[in-house]
Amino acid sequence: MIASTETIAALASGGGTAAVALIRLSGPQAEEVADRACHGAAGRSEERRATRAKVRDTEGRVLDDVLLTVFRGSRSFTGEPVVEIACHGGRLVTRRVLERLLECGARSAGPGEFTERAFLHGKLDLTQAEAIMDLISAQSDLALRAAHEQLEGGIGREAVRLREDLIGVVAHLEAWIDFPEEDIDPDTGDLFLSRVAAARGGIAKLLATAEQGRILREGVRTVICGRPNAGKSSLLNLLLGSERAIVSDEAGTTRDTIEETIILDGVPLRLVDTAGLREEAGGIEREGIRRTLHEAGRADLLLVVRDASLPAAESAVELPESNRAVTVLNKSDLGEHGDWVGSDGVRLSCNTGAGLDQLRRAIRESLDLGEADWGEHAVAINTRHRDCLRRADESLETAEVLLESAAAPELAALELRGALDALGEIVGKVDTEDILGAIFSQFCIGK
Ligand SMILES: Nc1nc2c(c(=O)[nH]1)N(C=O)[C@@H](CNc1ccc(C(=O)N[C@@H](CCC(=O)O)C(=O)O)cc1)CN2
Ligand SMILES: Nc1nc2c(ncn2[C@@H]2O[C@H](COP(=O)(O)OP(=O)(O)OP(=O)(O)O)[C@@H](O)[C@H]2O)c(=O)[nH]1
Repeated sequence: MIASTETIAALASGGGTAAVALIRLSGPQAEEVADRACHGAAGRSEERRATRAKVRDTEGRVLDDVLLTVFRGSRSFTGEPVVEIACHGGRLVTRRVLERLLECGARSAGPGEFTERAFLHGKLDLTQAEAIMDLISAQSDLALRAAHEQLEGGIGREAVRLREDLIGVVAHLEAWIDFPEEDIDPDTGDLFLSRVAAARGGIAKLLATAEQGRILREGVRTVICGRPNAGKSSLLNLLLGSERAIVSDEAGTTRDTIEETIILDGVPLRLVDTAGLREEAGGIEREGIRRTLHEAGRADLLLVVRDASLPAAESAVELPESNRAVTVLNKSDLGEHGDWVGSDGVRLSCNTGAGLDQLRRAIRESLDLGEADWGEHAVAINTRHRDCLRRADESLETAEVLLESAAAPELAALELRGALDALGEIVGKVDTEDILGAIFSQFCIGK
């Protein structure tokens, strides 16, 4: 456990104008700082109970009428003294109150610093800290559920369990190395191997959720393509109109294409709008096509729109192979051209909306994300967990080879230790200075 020396302050609620805003102070002097700003109101207030107070400037003039909540000792979100100030939510008022707290001895918190302190004080493991971030940026109910499962410790517990099993194996193996007169009998050798194999099985299970995790966090990258006039924009609008996402802008990610997110049966689809590309007619159309193909090549899902009122040859599209694609036979309200009779594809009319349910089902089926796949436990790892697990698995694979040959048990033990470190990194059990920086810098200030 690491005790922090500085007291940090930041706005915990959103930056816009609101009825109430929450400012948090955390650190050893949280109560002192609040007392200076509120003429002793924090010290007088009962623990964890909202208390009315006035924040005053240096001359004693009232800056705001607030509610204070004091968390003493380590019984707080960060695991250190915390004072929360619920002030009026105007931009200027919150700024003045925060400035006053800085004058009274706090310093501005960096991104994710409150959560980082919660981690450093043992209130959360790293996967739980990451889950808070996922929770805040979740765009679908499924993503929210996965974040909650992770916050409750799902992934962390599994990583710790795997690690503890392996600690047992390493301890046993190293004891044997230290006392070589006691031979590893074949049974013990087999036991080592079976326990390593079991750990690899557990790792494989977690690794299998990486794709789901990516989709939950980033959405299914979906590209709508087709000949000019086939109805691509109409399809985009139809999907957006019926399923507009709650959050369509994500802070901190730069994109070169316009993207909109829709939630389809709980799964976020990031629709990559190639509208900009279509503008480039004439001479530079080739460039537009090249870029569309590039987008299509990176897609998780292609929605290929064809005008089914025309002969098939007039709506042919050249596309990269091996993509998950759903063909949309659009303009079904105009009647289907004979070429399409009996062919696969979802009959849709963007004008009337007929066929939208079938399209939704077809998309879901093509993604292979049926209800069962998400399971009871929506646990899904992120890319950092995936990298740690892959490293752990590589070490275990090498350890297996070494154990099988029984030639160099020391080397096998070394590999097992490598796997322990990689698993420990997931929850933050091993030295993680640079990992912390990478994780918490992605947080917003005040979290
Ligand atoms: N006002 C307020 N609301 C909030 C937060 C907050 O920090 N402040 N949270 C911040 O993200 C979330 C809630 N998370 C929290 C987690 C732990 C503790 C806490 O006081 N833990 C103590 C006591 C445990 C208990 O009483 O159950 C502890 O762990 O010792 C508080 C909030 C969402 N809502
Ligand atoms: N009858 C009918 N017309 C449609 C349907 N969907 C789109 N259209 C019409 O087809 C024309 C082209 O639609 P868009 O959505 O702009 O097609 P697009 O593929 O985005 O076209 P480009 O921007 O040229 O690439 C418009 O006049 C639409 O109103 C449909 O289901 N039925």
